[in-house]
Amino acid sequence: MSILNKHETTLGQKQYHIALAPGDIGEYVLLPGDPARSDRVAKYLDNGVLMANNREHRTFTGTYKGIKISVTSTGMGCPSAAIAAEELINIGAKTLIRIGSSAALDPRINIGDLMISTSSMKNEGTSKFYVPDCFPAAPDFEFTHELIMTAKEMMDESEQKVYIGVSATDDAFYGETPEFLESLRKLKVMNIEMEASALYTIGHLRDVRVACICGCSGNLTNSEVIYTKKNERLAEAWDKEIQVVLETIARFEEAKKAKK
Ligand SMILES: O=P(O)(O)O[C@H]1O[C@H](CO)[C@@H](O)[C@H]1O
Ligand SMILES: O=c1cc[nH]c(=O)[nH]1
Repeated sequence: MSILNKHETTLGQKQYHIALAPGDIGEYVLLPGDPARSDRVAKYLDNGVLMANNREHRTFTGTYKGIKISVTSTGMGCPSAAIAAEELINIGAKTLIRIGSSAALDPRINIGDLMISTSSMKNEGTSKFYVPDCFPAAPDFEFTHELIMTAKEMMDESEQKVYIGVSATDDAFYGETPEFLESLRKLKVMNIEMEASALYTIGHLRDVRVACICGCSGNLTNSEVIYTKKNERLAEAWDKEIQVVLETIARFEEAKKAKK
């Protein structure tokens, strides 16, 4: 009997789910949940080329200010986000930035505002395969710091505001009862989404930077949600978060070069 070691078998190969091989992506990869948001990112890249489109994972690679950057959609929830992260790291990704949408639990936050996560509650099952329940899920400090500074500067004159705080990563969008949401609000959780904590966990274990910025899709404390029509303010937030992340990458690279 020879039990398979998945990591040893897949490292550096063409990957099973994302359908990408080494060389297909840049070291920086933006991670939206929705495959359609990959196309939105591609519009901001120079020479963005569709590299693969398999299951929920749609990938473009291009450049921004001369830096090779990719975008791969994760699909919804931690299981598929974890697969995308593991496979991207297998072929050379070094910094993964989730560009999401998320519901706010802080009453001050409005649809279209941006929320940057400083850590995330692991209300999900995927991280349990990797770390004990008491292990923290936190993004890369240095990249997140640059992300916060860049977002604040770029959004200074904007109607949309930038908020920074603890997020929660949940497994069940419709399992979030009013009682459960109230328990999170009491803990001063800023926002809820469905992928960040597993991405932070994998990033930590595989020595890869992970960060997360989300546009506010609705506020669950005052029932200001838009489920039945196009959410224009959320779409504006996606454009803003993409621009902020690309500029953060450019500044982060500059800072790295200056240190050398
Ligand atoms: O818009 P995305 O990035 O998918 O993010 C949020 O939207 C989905 C739920 O509606 C979940 O994936 C959640 O994390
Ligand atoms: O985006 C999200 C994720 C979880 N729950 C929500 O209400 N919205």
